[in-house]
Amino acid sequence: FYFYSAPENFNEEMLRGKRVIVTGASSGIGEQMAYHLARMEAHLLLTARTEAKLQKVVERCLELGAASARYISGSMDSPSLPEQVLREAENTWGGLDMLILNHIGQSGFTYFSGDVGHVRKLLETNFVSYVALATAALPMLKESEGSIVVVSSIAGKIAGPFTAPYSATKFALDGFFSSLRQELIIDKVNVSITLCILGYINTESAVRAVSHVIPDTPAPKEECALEIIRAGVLRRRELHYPGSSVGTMLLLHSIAPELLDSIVRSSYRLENVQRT
Ligand SMILES: NC(=O)C1=CN([C@@H]2O[C@H](COP(=O)(O)OP(=O)(O)OC[C@H]3O[C@@H](n4cnc5c(N)ncnc54)[C@H](OP(=O)(O)O)[C@@H]3O)[C@@H](O)[C@H]2O)C=CC1
Ligand SMILES: C[C@H](CCC(=O)O)[C@H]1CC[C@H]2[C@@H]3C(=O)C[C@@H]4C[C@H](O)CC[C@]4(C)[C@H]3CC[C@]12C
Repeated sequence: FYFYSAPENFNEEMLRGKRVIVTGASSGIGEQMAYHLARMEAHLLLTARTEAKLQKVVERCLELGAASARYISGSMDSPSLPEQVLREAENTWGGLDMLILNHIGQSGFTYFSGDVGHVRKLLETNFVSYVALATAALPMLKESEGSIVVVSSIAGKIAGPFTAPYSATKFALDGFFSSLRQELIIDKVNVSITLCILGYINTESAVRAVSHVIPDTPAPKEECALEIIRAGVLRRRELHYPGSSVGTMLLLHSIAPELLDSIVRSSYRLENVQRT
């Protein structure tokens, strides 16, 4: 317990000069994490597919005070990209303090269409690439006693309708990284793994995908991004954000799962769900 006890208080100076990789940093929560980390004067390596967007995010990070900022563009369904990203970190920084795994491939909010190819590809992007990135990063993280932060979803703990392939990829992350965390502890390797269980957040892509079906007000991406960084730095096992809605759903799921399922179904505007 003593060996793994985390610092209690978060202080933005804890990130000054730290070497951080953020995936999926061209938009949404990943972009906001990059801006927070830049203000905190971290060194940043950002990834996503769209080079033009990454260039703009890197420029903004430098304006905000990042110790350094660079990017690598490419799709995480390519098996060579994870190694390439970690090689870049090793060559430019000679080490790594924090790996934030955040990217996701495109998936709709609709009935499962039967497209097994889509499930396979999404597993590659949302799950296998996370495993490959963490595997390539572990030697450097062991050296620095660093942190892996895995951005997941309430859909990776409780399966609601219209997210079958996406939800499967997020459940897989919990299985893999929660098992790996146990192994690191058994081996007395001081690398923390933080699994972030997020509810509905107001990123453009999420609002576009679900606002016609889910009437709830999404939580702010800026605050969400800061909470993810804080949980990683404090070496928390899990983050639940927003705490009230995610906490309530997890509690209800553990005591009355069928009741929760029926509440979820009845809260959706089912008539607006398009079949593909
Ligand atoms: N927003 C929400 O309501 C919730 C979000 N989450 C989680 O938060 C994280 C961020 O979500 P959010 O910010 O909403 O997502 P966004 O869609 O805003 O961002 C996704 C990022 O991933 C990148 N990306 C997309 N496809 C690929 C690919 N094939 N290879 C590499 N990068 C790719 C995108 O950039 P580009 O297109 O340039 O590649 C972008 O930078 C995800 O892990 C998501 O599961 C969890 C629960 C709720
Ligand atoms: C509605 C869900 C939770 C209940 C609530 O009202 O709080 C949302 C919680 C997680 C969301 C999904 C998610 O994890 C991100 C996906 C991102 C994609 O770009 C499309 C949308 C999501 C499937 C999103 C949909 C709403 C939630 C299931």
